[in-house]
Formats: sequence, C-alpha cells, structure tokens
Amino acid sequence: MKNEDTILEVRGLKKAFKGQVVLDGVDVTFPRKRITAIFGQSGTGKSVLMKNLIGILDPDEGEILIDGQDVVGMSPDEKRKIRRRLGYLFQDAALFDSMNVGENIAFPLVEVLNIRDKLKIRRRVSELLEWVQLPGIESKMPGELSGGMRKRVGLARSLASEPEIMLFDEPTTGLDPILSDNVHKLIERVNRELGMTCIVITHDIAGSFGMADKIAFLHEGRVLAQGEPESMRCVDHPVLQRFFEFSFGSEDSEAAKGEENE
Ligand SMILES: Nc1ncnc2c1ncn2[C@@H]1O[C@H](COP(=O)(O)OP(=O)(O)OP(=O)(O)O)[C@@H](O)[C@H]1O
Repeated sequence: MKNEDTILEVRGLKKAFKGQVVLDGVDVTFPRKRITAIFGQSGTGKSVLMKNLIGILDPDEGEILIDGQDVVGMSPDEKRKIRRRLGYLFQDAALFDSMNVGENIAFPLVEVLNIRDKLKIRRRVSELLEWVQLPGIESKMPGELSGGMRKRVGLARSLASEPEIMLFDEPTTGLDPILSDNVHKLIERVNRELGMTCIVITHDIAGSFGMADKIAFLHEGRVLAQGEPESMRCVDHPVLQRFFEFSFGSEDSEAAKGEENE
C-alpha cells in the first residue's frame, strides 16, 4: 500500500506446537483505520496468528509492534494495558451463556472501562444494541438467539470496550450469503463510522474483496503476498490462483493475469 500508516506490524513471527511448525516467520503490516483481510487454506495458521495478536498465545520468535512498540517482551501489566487497544470477535461470538444479552454487553463496561453508574451502563448497552440493529433485546438469553444475532451481540460486547483495532475470526463461517453480506456491511460500519482498524480472518475471498483495503495471503506459515485486493489477482502462485478460480471463476482470474501481462 502506498504511504501506509501502520498501526500494527508483525515481524518474523514463529509458533510451533510440539515440533509442528505452524507460523514460520510471518511478516505483515496492518494499515491504520483500514480493513485488512487475512485469508488462506484451512489449517494454515490464521487463528494461531490471531491468537498471538490478542495475546492468548505467545510466539516462539518474532515481534508484534503496536504503534512501533513490541508487545512480545513487555511485562504482563504493560501487555494488558496495550492489548486493551484490541478487541476481537470469535467465530462463535463466545457469549457468556449464563448471562443475558444486557449483562454480556455490560461486562466489559464494568470490567475494562470501570464504569459503575448503573444508569450509564444501561444507556450504553442500549446504544450498542441499537448500533448492531438489535434494539431492546437486553433480557434475552444467548441460547434464544440465532447465529447471526449472537454474532451481532458479540460485536456489541467487543465494541463496548472501545478498542482501536478490531479482529474478526472467520466472521461469516456458517452463515448464509445474505447474512454474510450483512456481517461484511457491519465490519465496514465499524471501520467507517467508528474509525476502527479492522483485521478479518476469512476463507471468504469473494466477500472480503469488496470490503478490504488490503489483503494478506497466508500459506504454509508465511505471508506469501500482501497488498491491495486487485494487486493480489496478479500474484503468480498456484494456490492463490486456485482460490481466485473457485471464488470468481477461471475466466476472471485468467483475464486479470492477461491484463497484467499486457
Ligand atoms: N493450541 C494448539 N495446540 C496444538 N496445535 C494447535 C493449537 N492451535 C492450533 N494448532 C494447530 O495449528 C494448525 C493451524 O491451526 P489454525 O486453527 O490456526 O488454522 P486456520 O488457518 O485458522 O484453519 P481454519 O481456516 O480451518 O480455521 C493446525 O494444524 C492446528 O491443529
């Protein structure tokens, strides 16, 4: 990306489990206030990368720089503080099943932002539910919600702590095309209306193409290519080309290559 203003950078990130190398030197940058999609085949380490970014896993080697500050070597206290700048939405939304929707969203307001005023909490929960277009469902239990609703409540909860960077782990997996499109529109709103940097881990290359400002392709533990979506079509790699063929049809992918060769 030309003149990229980087908020988050990963350098030489390595992670293995019992000798099985999953991340083998990942280098990738994430532009501030933009949407970056990371895609790659199943099992290629996308979720492991995300877990390293949010601090659920520690890398074996490498750096994770937030505004130039390496998180990896920080004390637990410093890590906690800097990682508050990150929010995330897991595939299953990970709601607390024993709490109702309102309590789920109030949780980070109390625990992260330390808000104690009950009226203020109620108002903010209601605003967040309106923002995800689910007004007035505070008293519903997670078990009563559809998959798409759970995802939106999960998003409202993540947004409650006002992160600067939002990570989405396969947000459209298991959703039909209409709901997937709704989720993409919601991610665009998070980016445009709230000004958050968004990182989206996905298999859905066709869906993410329209939404992302940047795409990074993870393959065999490394980022094989990264750049603006259109530039990715011209990367001459068989796996990447196969992704394009399946997602857009072979003619489209061949045409893009042809244009590049002219
Ligand atoms: N905690 C863990 N312990 C051991 N192995 C793990 C652990 N987490 C992930 N792995 C392994 O790392 C590899 C990559 O997994 P990961 O979930 O990151 O893939 P992915 O690219 O997100 O796949 P998918 O698109 O199917 O979700 C897999 O072989 C997985 O078994």
